[in-house]
Amino acid sequence: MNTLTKPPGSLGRLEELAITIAEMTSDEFPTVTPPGVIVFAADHGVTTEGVSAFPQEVTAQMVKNFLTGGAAINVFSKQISAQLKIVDIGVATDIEGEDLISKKIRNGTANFCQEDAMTKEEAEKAIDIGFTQAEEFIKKGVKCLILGEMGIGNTTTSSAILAAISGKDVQSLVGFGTGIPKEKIVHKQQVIERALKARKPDPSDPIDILVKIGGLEIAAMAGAMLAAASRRVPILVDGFICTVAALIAKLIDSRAANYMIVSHRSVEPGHKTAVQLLEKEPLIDLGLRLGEGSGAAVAHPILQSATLMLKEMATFTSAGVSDKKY
Ligand SMILES: Cc1cc2ncn([C@H]3O[C@H](COP(=O)(O)O)[C@@H](O)[C@H]3O)c2cc1C
Ligand SMILES: O=C(O)c1cccnc1
Repeated sequence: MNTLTKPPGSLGRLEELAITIAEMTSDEFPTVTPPGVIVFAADHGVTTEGVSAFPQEVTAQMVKNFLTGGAAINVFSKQISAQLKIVDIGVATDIEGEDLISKKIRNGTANFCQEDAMTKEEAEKAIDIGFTQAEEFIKKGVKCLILGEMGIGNTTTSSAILAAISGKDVQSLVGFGTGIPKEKIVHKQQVIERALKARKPDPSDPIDILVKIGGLEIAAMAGAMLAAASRRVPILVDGFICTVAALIAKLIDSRAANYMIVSHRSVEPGHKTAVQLLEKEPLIDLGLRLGEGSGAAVAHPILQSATLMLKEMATFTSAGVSDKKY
């Protein structure tokens, strides 16, 4: 790093990032291209409690939008020349599409205020499907994995999981999600508190958390992250929901966190706690609160800058530039 034609340290966090990616990949001159994006879609039984600004049908409608190329993640994936896979892991209604990977485990989770969200077999199956999807991508040559999600109600699920893991007050973690009105925030908070009281997930047991208060897409994202980590492929973590999935992956195997970079700071208030638990610092803050993997895709060129700098910049010796300081 210090032989390159720049004052040492002058490329700031890009220098750290380049070294981190070299360590992750065990490659002195790593590459993060081509990136691969997998969006897992699933529904959440807890939406019947009125916790989202949008109806459950939007999950399936957005899946169709992903398949026809009109969503934010389509645009940003194209921008960074990423391969994009859309996986139905548990959407409530049946969807068809030539490019859709149908891996539906069940038609959405159960309402975890009333019963467990899913069975242990379903949670493990979701993790396994995520793992396999990521492995297939990596075998095809993907050098940086971006995970995205679509699931109306999943900021409630993610806040519940985060409250269970962190032990923090639900109030400090709950946000507006898709944009619920201010007066509904307390209701969302109470729904989560009620669920935690009724389900009592074991904060040290990631499978128990998923079974009791989880989401199928969150389990699948965690599984995909474990696959990338096991293959030493850097994971570019998206916003709030993805970071909560990253915490589940870390609880399953703490080494997975060594392969994660948090792309951006989400507007969701709980994201700060999630990022702290992951012991990371987001690269950028653009006031994003979308999900789908969109923030990670936007941040990918920063990783590319870091790795290209390492690979392509001249050294003081090769360029005949003096490295002597006064
Ligand atoms: C049109 C639309 C596109 C989206 N893309 C991602 N999300 C995001 O919003 C949802 C979570 O927010 P909540 O918990 O408030 O429902 C998830 O589907 C997430 O991916 C979307 C939401 C909408 C409405
Ligand atoms: O940061 C996110 O992932 C997020 C925030 C709000 C709604 N959907 C996703």
